[in-house]
Parts: sequence; structure tokens; C-alpha cells
Amino acid sequence: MPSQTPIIVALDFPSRDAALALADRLDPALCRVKVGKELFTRCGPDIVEALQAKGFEVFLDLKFHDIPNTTAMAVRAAAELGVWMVNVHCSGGLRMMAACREALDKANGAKPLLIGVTVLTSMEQQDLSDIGLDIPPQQQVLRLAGLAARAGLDGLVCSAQEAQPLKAQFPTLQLVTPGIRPAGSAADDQRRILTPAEAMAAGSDFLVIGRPIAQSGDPARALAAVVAELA
Ligand SMILES: O=C(O)c1cc(=O)[nH]c(=O)n1[C@@H]1O[C@H](COP(=O)(O)O)[C@@H](O)[C@H]1O
Repeated sequence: MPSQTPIIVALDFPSRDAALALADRLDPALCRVKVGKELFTRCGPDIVEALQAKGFEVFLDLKFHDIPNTTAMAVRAAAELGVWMVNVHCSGGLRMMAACREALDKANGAKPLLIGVTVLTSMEQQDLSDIGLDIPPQQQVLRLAGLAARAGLDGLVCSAQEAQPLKAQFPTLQLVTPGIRPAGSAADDQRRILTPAEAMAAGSDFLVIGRPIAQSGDPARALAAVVAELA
């Protein structure tokens, strides 16, 4: 049953064939799937429909970040695709997020969960400092979470390292956490990481996992190992 699983597998592939080949090796009862910028830019909405036809709920991860009207209309278009979850960058500001909320509230039919990206899990303190934010990532995450809560978003993308304080301050927000690395796997370009079990214990609601499953020799087995770790 899709609604019972916290696992979202990122289909970060350059082609429809590669994405569907992985999807065919996964069980929609054990995970949802995420379509991000690379796959969507190559394949468009068709890939979302193809995955839905295979029984998967889809997180459309295009991290919209633009003026309020443009972002709200993009979110509305995502809703019309029937996706389960869609995200925008919190750093687009309160008015931008509120416009997205309003657009979804006015839309007919099923509404995706509207999720705000706080600080990318690939960033650490030096990266924030480089863009003029001389504060620790957690402080910036909490600040953006406050804005997202005021705008009526359903949840946040953050590192599981911030899940505990976020759950304490914003108990109704769903926490979607990438930067998940089973013990022993490479961090790659991620910086703020935790293992699946650590992330769930910290308060994550959903775990986004890409390369540790997608690039493993046996994705079904890698997914089963994460399911077993969480059991
Ligand atoms: O919004 C996201 O999904 C996201 C936000 C974030 O802060 N960090 C992050 O890694 N992601 C996405 O989560 C996935 C993580 O993939 P892996 O690092 O391969 O597990 C990628 O598809 C990223 O685009």
C-alpha cells in the first residue's frame, strides 16, 4: 500500500527507458518515486503518467522558485498532472509560498502535498557563508520553516539532521528528508546526511533515496535492505 511507506526513490536518470527500467524492478507497495529536473526536462509530463500507470505515487521535484504568480501557476499545473507531492523553494519568500497555497486551494480535484525546500542537503555552513548567510544551516532551516508554516505549506524538505527541532516547533509539518545514506554508502555530493533508521528516529516522515538504490547493482535488494532496516 503506497500510503504506508516512507520511502521515496529518486529516479534521477537521463531517459524514459532507464527510469521505467528501474521502476519495473521496484514495488509500488514498498516505495513512491520522485521525478526530478533531469528526467522531467528530458521526458516531460509523459513520464509522470507512465509511472502513475504502473501504480506509483509521484513526487514531482522541480523545486519551483520564481515570482509568486509564475510559481503558483506551475504548482497548479503539477496538481493537474495528479502528482502526490510537489515542491517549491522556501527562499522564494512568504508571498510566493502563500500564492502557491492559494492556487492549490482553489484548484479542483486531488491536491498534491505542497512542500517547501529549506536548505539543500548538499550545503554546509561554508556554502551558506559563500552566499551571504553567516548562520548555521539549522538556523536558516528553522527560519524558513517558520515562513512555510505561516504560508500554510504541508511540509518541508530538509536534512534529517534538522528533523528533531523541526518536529518540536512545527509538529504538523511533514518532513521530507533527502541526504539519506545507508551505513557504508558513499556520501557523494551530499553533506548533511543520516542513515534511514537514524532519519526515522529523528522524526522524518519521508526518506528520499536516489543513488544508494538506483546505482546499486540490485535496486530491488537495496530497497528491501532499507525496508528491513526500518522494520
Ligand atoms: O527536493 C529534493 O528532493 C532534494 C532536496 C535536497 O535538499 N537535497 C536533495 O538531494 N534533493 C533530491 O533528493 C535526491 C537525492 O539523491 P541521492 O543523493 O542520490 O540519494 C536528488 O534527486 C536530489 O535532487
